[in-house]
Amino acid sequence: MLRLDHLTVRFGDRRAVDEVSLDVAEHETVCVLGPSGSGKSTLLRVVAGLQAPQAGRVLLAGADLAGVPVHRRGVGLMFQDHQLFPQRDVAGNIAFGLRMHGTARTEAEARVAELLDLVGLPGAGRRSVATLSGGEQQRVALARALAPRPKLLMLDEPLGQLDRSLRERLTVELRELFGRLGTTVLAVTHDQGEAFALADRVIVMREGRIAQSGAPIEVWQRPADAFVARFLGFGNVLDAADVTVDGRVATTPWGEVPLPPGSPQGARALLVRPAGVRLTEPRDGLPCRVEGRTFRGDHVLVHLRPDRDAPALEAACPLASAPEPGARVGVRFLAAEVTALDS
Ligand SMILES: Nc1ncnc2c1ncn2[C@@H]1O[C@H](COP(=O)(O)OP(=O)(O)OP(=O)(O)O)[C@@H](O)[C@H]1O
Repeated sequence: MLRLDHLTVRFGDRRAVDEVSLDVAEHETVCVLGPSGSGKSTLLRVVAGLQAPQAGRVLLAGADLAGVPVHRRGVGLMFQDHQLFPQRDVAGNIAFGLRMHGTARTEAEARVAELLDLVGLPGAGRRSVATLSGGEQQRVALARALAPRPKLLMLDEPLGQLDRSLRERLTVELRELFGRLGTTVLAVTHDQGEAFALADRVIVMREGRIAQSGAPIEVWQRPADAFVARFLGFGNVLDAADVTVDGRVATTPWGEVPLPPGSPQGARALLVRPAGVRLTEPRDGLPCRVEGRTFRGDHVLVHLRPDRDAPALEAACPLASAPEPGARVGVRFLAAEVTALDS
């Protein structure tokens, strides 16, 4: 449905988007993730027609969009900076795009009613948008974006300003809705939870390039490199320069770390999930001191400082048995929770 072909956007000397190629299939939901400044919004703005690329092409359903203005692209936008019109009521906001496309009034009214049902606000057409809650406003913005039946729906931090529990609920609703409508979606978010819950595929960007593209579970289980692993929030990550894998053992600053069979060999970045850091007696394994603890609901993340000159470690411990700060422990690693990264 959407094809980006070697897209480049420069601001002065800086490449905000650097030769990005990406295909989004019909009915697919793709979420673009990445740190601040990695080029996510710029990528979306190019597809929307709000920003012209210096090089490369955007194709939607096979048609090159070069020179096609925003409102003729067949894309629906739900952007943070595309707020609702406060002087129009809910129905007026949703019908806005339909009017621009010359839809007749009665047809537009029927479509507005249909969309209000769809986003869970039946009968709210005459309400002033100023009287809506944040979550209700997001639903109206979504209905407005969907109204002209866009080929592609684009979301930029769609739920960014909402509180956590509402965001989680709306994420589930959106996924269900997109599945039901068969919408093709390209979304940008800095919230990993949102991306992983919403997407069929996630794209992690770094400095204008795609660092990894894959199904959420794939990216989660097998980050492409140390950058992606750290971006996902993993703490126990070593760069390839500090690791040598030989057979089922990695030689690391933490000592020898066991690996699952079939691991890639040689100099490899290494990820040890917190569940793979087992605490034992101080004389057993790598000696460490407990520096602190973070409560994570069903477990405690224990922060460890090795006695030897090696990076800090994080261990996931049951609530009942997490050691106190200052305690001395030994660390052993579980091969099943250790991953040698491919690149
Ligand atoms: N209009 C502009 N003029 C100059 N530089 C820009 C402009 N828009 C973006 N940039 C720069 O391009 C780079 C990518 O910006 P972009 O907004 O796409 O990143 P982002 O990943 O969406 O970040 P965030 O998560 O903070 O929104 C940044 O270095 C930014 O400063």
